[in-house]
Amino acid sequence: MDIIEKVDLIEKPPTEEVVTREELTELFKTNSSPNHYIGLEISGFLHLGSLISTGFKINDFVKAGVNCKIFLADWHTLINDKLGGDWDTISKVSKYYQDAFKLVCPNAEIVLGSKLYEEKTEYWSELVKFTKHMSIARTMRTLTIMGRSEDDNKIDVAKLLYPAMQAVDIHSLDVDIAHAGMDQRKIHMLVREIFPKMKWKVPVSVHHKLLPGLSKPADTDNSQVLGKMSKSDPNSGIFIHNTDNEIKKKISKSWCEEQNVESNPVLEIAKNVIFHEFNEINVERPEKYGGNVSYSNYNELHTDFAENKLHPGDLKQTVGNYLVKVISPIREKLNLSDEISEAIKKSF
Ligand SMILES: N[C@@H](Cc1ccc(O)cc1)C(=O)O
Repeated sequence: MDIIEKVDLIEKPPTEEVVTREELTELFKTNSSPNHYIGLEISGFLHLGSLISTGFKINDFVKAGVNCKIFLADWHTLINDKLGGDWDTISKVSKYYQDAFKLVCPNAEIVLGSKLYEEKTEYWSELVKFTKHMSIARTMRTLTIMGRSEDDNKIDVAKLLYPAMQAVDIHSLDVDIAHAGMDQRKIHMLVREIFPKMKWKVPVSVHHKLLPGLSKPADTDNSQVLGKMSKSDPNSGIFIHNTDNEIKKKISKSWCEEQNVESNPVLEIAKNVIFHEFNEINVERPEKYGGNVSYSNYNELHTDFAENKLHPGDLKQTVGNYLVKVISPIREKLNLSDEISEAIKKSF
């Protein structure tokens, strides 16, 4: 694969931005197996976004020859009060996360935060040096990376350490490509500002689209904004443990208005998940509704939907069927024990 093909592969959906494409191209010119990392908290049930869409993107990096690491941020989970802030529960659920990512991304390495901090004795001194460059005000504005806002009244001192720790993780893991969802871009922008001052290597950052929730969007200032697929709200998303019927039913009940291509979770799933895995998708429908039709790329499907040549009912049925093909082989190999399931539910 030549460098342009590698960069194109990394840029394809669900990627939303690469900061910058030029830097990524330069990186590949000097290093054919750069180090990638993506980090995540160990919190709720894994879903179509957190495991599958993220995992597929990681696999694009692997195909481009990149050395991929999945960083399970157990300490960040505790700091952010997830899973009741209980270390035993976090350790248990982290096993489930490890099994899941091994299945979807067999060629990526999984690293636990606690392991990194045990092994890298200089982490602590680097963290202190890094925080000398961070004002309290800037730290507060960066709390969105842990899903919190400045006026959250549960901010303790540990939470103020979280953003700096996330930045120092990048340095400690010798990362060339920092990968995350769009909700994490603030910390990567901060890294771009502060790392040069510390003479630390500045990574390229790659941000992917977060899959939206399946429900009707809230109307904000007349523009419809779809919510996030949430780990805690069972109806907002598709979970890996959902049965084939549950998957189809959730898609059939999703928000999907005729011709609406602006805010449409079913189209987003088609674009970011289904077309990522299939080169062609076939819609089966009776002759009287136009007969069967196949699409060999997302744009064709998008255009037909916008022009009302594809009805929401047919789109939903097709996306539901393809999602089952994607999810069921993973669900069948992944064991979500009652113990883990109960531990997660209890923490909501
Ligand atoms: N902030 C990330 C988790 C994370 C933690 C540490 C990292 O180094 C990277 C990512 C999230 O909320 O999903």
